[in-house]
This record gives sequence, structure tokens and C-alpha cells, in this order.
Amino acid sequence: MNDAKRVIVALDYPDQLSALSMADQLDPEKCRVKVGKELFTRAGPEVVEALHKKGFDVFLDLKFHDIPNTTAKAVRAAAEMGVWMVNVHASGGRRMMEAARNELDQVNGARTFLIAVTVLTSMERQDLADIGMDIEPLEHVKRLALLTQNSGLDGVVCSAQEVAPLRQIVAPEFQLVTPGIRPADAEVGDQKRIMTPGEAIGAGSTHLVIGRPITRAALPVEALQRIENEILAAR
Ligand SMILES: O=c1ccn([C@@H]2O[C@H](COP(=O)(O)O)[C@@H](O)[C@H]2O)c(=O)[nH]1
Repeated sequence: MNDAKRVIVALDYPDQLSALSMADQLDPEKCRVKVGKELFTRAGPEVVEALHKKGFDVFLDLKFHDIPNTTAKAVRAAAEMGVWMVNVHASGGRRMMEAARNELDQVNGARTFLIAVTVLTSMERQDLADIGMDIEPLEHVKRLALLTQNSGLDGVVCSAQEVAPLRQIVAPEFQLVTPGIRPADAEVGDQKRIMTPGEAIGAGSTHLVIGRPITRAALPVEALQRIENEILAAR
């Protein structure tokens, strides 16, 4: 694991210009970037291509959740763009995830990581109850992580709070990608299941997805540097 690239900066911007101007302040040798629903819906594949030209590994975070055929073809389209990582929702089920895995394996030369979202880090027990699930987030995350692994995917998105228990039940190479990262002095916002960068690395997160604590900081580069220092100290 290249420790210098543990951080994935979420480029949650409403236009390509803002996203690329943030990217220009980052070093592709030190971090990766994430393109999510807002930016991709506004700017499309062009922004992914522009980030690739700048040398960044791109996590295309579109969280596909549809019938198996539609999801598989969307994953293929992402892989054909050459993204480093793409994701689906694990709650789409085994057949959906297997179809996505099989389709991805047919893309020549692509080595795109395919992972699945378990329970969104913005959700807590009450949110699961609201959608008819009487279960602790951790229990549901464990169940979905095992289903994801058994469906042949490379890892999951989960909270860093779940990393230590998940490490007990998944393979060592299974990736645990964790958003909901908040430095001690950062605003929590809409996230619920959070951890600091140091705690997340200490727990065994493979990659930390961090957006607003960097992109909305008065000095984003300095904010990222503080996070990198915290990560180094926690190793
Ligand atoms: O469970 C999830 C899955 C994805 N995300 C995404 O990560 C970033 C987090 O941004 P912050 O500004 O650091 O909160 C954002 O793009 C989400 O779409 C997540 O937060 N939780």
C-alpha cells in the first residue's frame, strides 16, 4: 500500500472549472480524487478525462443501484473510461454484483477496482428503522460486506467505525474505503458514523474519502497536509 495515496479527495463541485482548479492544488503522487454524482451529472466523462490528463487516479462514485444488466453495463462504461475505482450499492443484491463483476472482467486491459456501498455513513440506526430495517448499522454492514466479498468484488464503502470488526471477517486484501472522515476540529455536517483520519488509519481503513474538510477549508492544501501528518503519526 502506497501510504502517500491513502486519501481520496471528494471533488464535490457544481462545475468542471471549480473541480479542476481544486485538483490543480493537489499532487497526484500524494492523493487520489473522487468524482461523484453532482460533478458527473454536470460535467460528464469530460471531467474524468481532464483529471486523468493531470495524472490523477479517479474513483467514479456513482453508486450504481439498478437491475443486473443495467448496472453491469454502467460499470463497463466506467471501466472503459479507465477509472481507478467504481462502485455499486451492495443492497442491489448478489445477482446485480455478480453481473457487474463479470462485465468488468470482460473489459480488455482494465484493472478498475469494483467496490460496493454498505450502509451510507450519513445513516444511523433510526434511519435504518425508517426504511423498515430493525438492525444496528454495524450488523447490516457486516452482512453486506460478506455478500459483496462472496459476489467477487474488491471491497466495500463503510464507516471507519466498522473497519476493525470487518477486518475480523473479510480477507486481508479486501478494501475498506471509508468516507465520514472528520478531523477533530472539523464540522460534522450530514455525516453520522464518523472517525478522525488518525483513528481511521489506526483501525485499518484502506482509503479515506475526504471532501468538505479539505475542499471547504480556507486553505485546502494546508488542511490536506495536516490530515497527511495525522495519518503518518497514526501508522
Ligand atoms: O457512505 C458514504 C458513501 C459515499 N460518501 C461520499 O463521500 C464523500 C464525503 O464527503 P465529505 O464532504 O467529507 O462528507 C461525499 O462525496 C459522499 O458522497 C459518503 O459520504 N458516505
